[in-house]
Amino acid sequence: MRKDDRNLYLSNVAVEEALGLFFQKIRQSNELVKIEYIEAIAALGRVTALPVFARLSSPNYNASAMDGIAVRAEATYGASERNPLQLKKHQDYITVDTGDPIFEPYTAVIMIEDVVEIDEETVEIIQAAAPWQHIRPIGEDIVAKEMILPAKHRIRPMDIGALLSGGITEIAVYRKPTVGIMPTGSEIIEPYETMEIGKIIESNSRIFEGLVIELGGRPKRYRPVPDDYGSLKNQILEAIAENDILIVNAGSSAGSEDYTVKLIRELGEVLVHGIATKPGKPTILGFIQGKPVLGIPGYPVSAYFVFDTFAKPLIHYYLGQPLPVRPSVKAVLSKRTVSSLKHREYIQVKLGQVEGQFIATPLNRGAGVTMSLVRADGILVIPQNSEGVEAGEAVNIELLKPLEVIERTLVSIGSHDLIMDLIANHMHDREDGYDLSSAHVGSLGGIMAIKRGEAHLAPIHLLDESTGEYNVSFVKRYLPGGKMSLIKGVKRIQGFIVQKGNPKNIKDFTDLQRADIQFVNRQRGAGTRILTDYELSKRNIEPESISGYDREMTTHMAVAAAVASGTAHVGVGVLSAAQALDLDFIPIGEEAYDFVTYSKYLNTPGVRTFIQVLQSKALQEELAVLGGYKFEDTGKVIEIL
Ligand SMILES: Nc1nc2c(c(=O)[nH]1)N[C@H]1C(S)=C(S)[C@@H](COP(=O)(O)OP(=O)(O)OC[C@H]3O[C@@H](n4cnc5c(N)ncnc54)[C@H](O)[C@@H]3O)O[C@H]1N2
Ligand code: MOO
Repeated sequence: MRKDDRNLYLSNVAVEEALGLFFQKIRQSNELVKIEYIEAIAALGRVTALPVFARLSSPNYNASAMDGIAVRAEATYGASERNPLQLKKHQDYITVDTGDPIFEPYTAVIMIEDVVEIDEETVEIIQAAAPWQHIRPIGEDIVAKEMILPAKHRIRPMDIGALLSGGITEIAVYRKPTVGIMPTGSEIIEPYETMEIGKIIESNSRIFEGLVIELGGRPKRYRPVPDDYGSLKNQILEAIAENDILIVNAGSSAGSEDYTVKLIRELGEVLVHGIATKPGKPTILGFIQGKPVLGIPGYPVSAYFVFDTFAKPLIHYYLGQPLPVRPSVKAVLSKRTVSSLKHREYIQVKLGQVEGQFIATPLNRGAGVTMSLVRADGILVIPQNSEGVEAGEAVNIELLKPLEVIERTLVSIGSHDLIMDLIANHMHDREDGYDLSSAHVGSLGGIMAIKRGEAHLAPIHLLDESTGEYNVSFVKRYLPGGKMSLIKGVKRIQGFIVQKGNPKNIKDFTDLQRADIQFVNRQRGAGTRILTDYELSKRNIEPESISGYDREMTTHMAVAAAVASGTAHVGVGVLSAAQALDLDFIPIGEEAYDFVTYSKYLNTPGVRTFIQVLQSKALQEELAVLGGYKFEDTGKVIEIL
């Protein structure tokens, strides 16, 4: 391949500038935004293009507001308890029900409860009626010609009620823009196709479809198009004819088969290729046949943020809607987060409320990590001219979830175990559902988070090498002052995670020194790392003698994944992680996986729920199926003095 076959030179246009250029061109066209007439009864969620004025008044006649009798008000004057007044049917009154029309000469309604029936033709009252009492006058609700809804109003259920009451059956709304969604890439397969190495299950277009529907547009998804110039060109031409907006997903970057930018240029014009944002740098903004075309990068997280930044305002524009501002909260950042001066960065965060303060913990920043989109509570935007944010700094977090959900979240930061996912599920499943957010930073990292007030509890498994005892001495040392408690968790079996059948015949720590063995380690501060280092030092094994000792993973599953993928032969971890990836496991010992918390939190609903779930039979049965766990004093609380 020649170098100039690639689109090597991406620009670095600031987000505002790119939006400005894009929308300037959009606004120049009068033909993009279209109006249509639809039935009022089918207008939910649509946006009015013109103000709507009532055709009829409501009520359309003077109507009785109560069941009772209609009278001439002046004929009742003087009635009192001491001086009851008798009225004659058809002469002084008629019987009416709620909603009945009230005609001349009647000018008031008396409720049936306030009327004493003397005989079939006669009633008695003991209070005069005020003129127009209990009568809903014409137009009490809506007066004909009155405006029911202004233009650019998104129609809610009650709006439909008012439209119909005002005699409106048809209204002008903005036509839903159709958004063509074209996944591309020869490696992309549909979900039901057979998975092979090198294939990727198509998912971005389904995220886009959902987002377009949520925003009020109409998605039209195309089957994945292979990286073939001719096929892509034909599909783009077909899609541009069929849609108002076109999204071409992936192939936006500088790869040898990234044709999107060439094609948009050939068929129309490219305004911007390369935006100063991360993720999302290789974004393309262009036009074909006067219609906007977005080239959105393939990585799912990039895809989401580029959609949010450019496609969302575009759809709002077609619907005559201003861009809604996401609600936000002030929070304290729990981890130092660096960013480049070259771009604006979107960082997904978990939020938790600890003692009234929101704490934001950044999630994995990988552009391919879809699960961060699932887990995120909010977004931290680091502007282009900033080098990042220090731990402990106040930040503004745009919310992705309702505040009530975040307030009912127990924040756990510390060591990782699958048990945390199971507990989270049970906590969520309860009628008084609570969320459990767990960040995995290792046991010592968890203790530090508790110390800084960023978490409610920290799962730890720390071996005291001098006593052989777990956890208690670490809490005493790092969190002194007698304010802490340890909630006993489970005993778990640690071991070597090795490939199926243990082809390298690994039996003991001394095997890790062999030249043919590639090891994968856990990060410093992780309980498993302390255990590993303890076992190595007991045998006088130098870390330098182990190939891969410096390769650090932050979870058991990541260690297992490294072994499963063949990039390592062995790592230390728990049985469940080995089993999850169908690997073999050689036990090396048992450890105590407990939870440290401030004693004052023991009676908060979140921690109480946590302990109840921990002690539940359902959880213990699930763990028994997984294997590798023992229950001893599970859920018992030990005050650390
Ligand atoms: N030399 C350079 N390489 C890359 C650059 C760069 O500037 N110079 N940019 C990187 C960045 S940043 C991104 S983002 C990606 C964007 O790549 P493309 O838009 O060309 O997308 P692909 O390479 O085709 O795909 C990337 C990746 O995305 C996943 N993917 C793609 N389509 C789908 C889909 N429909 N559903 C789910 N997942 C999808 C898939 O994992 C692909 O592997 O380029 C970097 N490279
Ligand atoms: O800009 Mo790419 O979008 O991060 O991974």
